Amino acid sequence: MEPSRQSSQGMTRLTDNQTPLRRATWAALLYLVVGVAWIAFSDRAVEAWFPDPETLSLIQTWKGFFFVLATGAVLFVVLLRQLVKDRSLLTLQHRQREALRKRERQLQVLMDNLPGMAYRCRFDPQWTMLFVSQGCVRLTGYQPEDLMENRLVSYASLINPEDNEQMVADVQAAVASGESFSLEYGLTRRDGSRIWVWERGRGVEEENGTVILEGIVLDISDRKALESELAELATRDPLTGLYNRRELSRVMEEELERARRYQRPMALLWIDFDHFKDINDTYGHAAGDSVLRSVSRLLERSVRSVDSIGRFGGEEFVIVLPEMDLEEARETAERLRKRVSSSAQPLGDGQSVPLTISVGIAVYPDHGVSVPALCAAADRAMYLAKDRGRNCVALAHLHQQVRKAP
Ligand SMILES: Nc1nc2c(ncn2[C@@H]2O[C@H](COP(=O)(O)OP(=O)(O)OP(=O)(O)O)[C@@H](O)[C@H]2O)c(=O)[nH]1
Repeated sequence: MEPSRQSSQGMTRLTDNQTPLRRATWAALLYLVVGVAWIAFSDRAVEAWFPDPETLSLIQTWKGFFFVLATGAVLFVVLLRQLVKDRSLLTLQHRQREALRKRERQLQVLMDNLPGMAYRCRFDPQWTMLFVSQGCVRLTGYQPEDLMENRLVSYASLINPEDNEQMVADVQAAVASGESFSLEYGLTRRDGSRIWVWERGRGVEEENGTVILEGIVLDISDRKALESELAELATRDPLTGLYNRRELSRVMEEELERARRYQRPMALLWIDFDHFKDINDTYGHAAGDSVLRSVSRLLERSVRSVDSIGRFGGEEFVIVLPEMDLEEARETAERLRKRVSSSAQPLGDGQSVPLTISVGIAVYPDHGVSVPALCAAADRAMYLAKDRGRNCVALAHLHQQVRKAP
């Protein structure tokens, strides 16, 4: 298939080049034949028709004029046709060039005003840029010439190394299936600041078979910040910054699953402030908030990094202690109780008040094997501590199954 197409293309080119020469040759030959025929036959004809030498000479002269006039008219028509054709071709070319220039200008304006950077790059380890739009300056801090052909830096060196491997895999898959790709990754700008970008592109096959990537890169740092802010809002208690009830419940399920899988213990501490209402009533709600914040920080500082702490509501806090048995949990709870009772809590106006806490303890699997059962057991234990006079630690009762066991 391919060679025959090539040869037919070659023939077309050959025919195109030969046409003007052939046409000119044909025209010259025709002129020659007509001229010779005219000279040969017209002379004989007029000699036969006008035997008188004087008339013959006059006719010969007019015949010469007629020939010049006729050939001049033909030449005029042919030249006029050709010139008109050339002129309309030139006008067409001019119009096409203008349209092309206009489109280039429009494209340039579009490129320069894109919210990000348009690019054309090789699919190689450097992501070698062949073209980048002016938006490159806003996005990366580099001039387009700095990035093109890796003159100053390669685009790959700006990409967060942890993201690069996934990016290559995603682009490879998209190119193989002929689809466009979307990527999100971190980028380091020229001034060292880090931004998040979103890229959408597509692989384009060149005439020589190599794949070139074309697309656009946008700065999505604001969106990312908003997303993490929203995630923070969805998982954190706004007053204390601790996990909220929903997030801590999720953490509890996760930790309980891990405890079950590895057959390890897990403890829950249920903490409630003692006579907190008195603080609110005496010093005001804002002072109560200040105490809530200060005790939260104290509790946070007093547990391990693997432990999770959340505010379950009001002045109730829950701490998840993975891999902690009953005895260790009791020691931790005692330590927390003592810390809170031994330090005065600031009210936010320079004053401070003493505060105590009551703590209930429930341990997996002794006091329950599900999150609701453990929570209920720890909550009941906390009320037991309240009943015992507050500022103390109480253990949950052994759960039904354990109690029934011989
Ligand atoms: N300042 C402040 N107070 C809160 C907040 N949430 C709940 N409270 C208050 O916490 C108090 C809880 O009071 P109670 O349930 O009677 O308990 P208590 O006074 O601590 O008494 P015991 O728990 O029995 O020792 C109420 O006065 C609530 O208004 C909060 O976000 N900020």
